[in-house]
Amino acid sequence: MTSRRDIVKELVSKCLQARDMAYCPYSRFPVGAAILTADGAIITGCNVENASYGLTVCAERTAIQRAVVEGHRQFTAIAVTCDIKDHFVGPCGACRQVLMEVRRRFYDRHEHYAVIRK
Ligand SMILES: O=c1ccn([C@H]2C[C@H](O)[C@@H](CO)O2)c(=O)[nH]1
Ligand SMILES: [Zn+2]
Repeated sequence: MTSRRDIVKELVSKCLQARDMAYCPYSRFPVGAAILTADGAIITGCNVENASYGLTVCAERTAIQRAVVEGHRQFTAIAVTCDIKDHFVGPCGACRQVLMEVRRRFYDRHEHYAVIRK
């Protein structure tokens, strides 16, 4: 059986890989996100910017949108990474709003909602 620790390691590792895929020529601030679904899948996202900055989609929302397309609606954890060594990155207001909509597992079940530094 895979331990909780191994699952978190895998989540962080995939989150970092996703961060490397960020399209962020305007901010040069790559962000990665990895969501653990209730059935154990990991779905990742990165920020995808646009010259019209308001059209930029954050890593967290990219991951949630991908997950939904792939049939996942129940999530147990999320990891988020940026490349600032000494600071945590927290989801922006738009992402928090979207995360609230899928909050059942994150909050009601007292599962993890993690913002990590790596
Ligand atoms: O939690 C966060 C914070 C910021 N960004 C992105 C949006 C934008 O592309 C860049 C700078 O804000 O970082 C994310 O993807 N997630
Ligand atoms: Zn955001």
